[in-house]
Amino acid sequence: MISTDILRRLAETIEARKGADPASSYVAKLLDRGLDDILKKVGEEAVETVMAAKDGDRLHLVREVADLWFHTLVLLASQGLGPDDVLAELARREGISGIDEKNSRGAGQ
Ligand SMILES: N=c1c2ncn([C@@H]3O[C@H](COP(=O)(O)OP(=O)(O)OP(=O)(O)O)[C@@H](O)[C@H]3O)c2ncn1[C@@H]1O[C@H](COP(=O)(O)O)[C@@H](O)[C@H]1O
Repeated sequence: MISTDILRRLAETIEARKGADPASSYVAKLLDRGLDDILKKVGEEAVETVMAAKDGDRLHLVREVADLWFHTLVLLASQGLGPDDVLAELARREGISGIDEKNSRGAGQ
């Protein structure tokens, strides 16, 4: 089974691209272009993910989600964050599942 190690390894590769020659690496090029271009790619990949799901093409969907995850890892790195921050948030929610929903329902009332 493939573990979350792949996310960490990929995040390390992305981190190592900071300051690298943009001509030598896609990640370095994207980081060099800046936040707006990274956000544009995340938006594009999110839309392509939705379209693949609507088409019912499961392989295409997996590939688009991989593109989306990859570009969100670049976004996180650009903000000084990484997959462990998101995994920790998901783990935190595991412990409060159901509670948040009740709280948020109550919050506006
Ligand atoms: N996982 C990926 C990955 N997924 C997608 N892409 C690239 O993301 C780009 C955008 O994909 P699109 O399908 O949107 O293609 P496009 O519309 O032609 O792209 P644009 O030029 O418009 O941005 C393509 O150039 C893909 O090659 C990736 N590029 C790199 N990685 C990983 O990042 C590592 C470091 O990559 P480099 O920085 O290039 O060494 C690699 O070893 C891989 O593990």
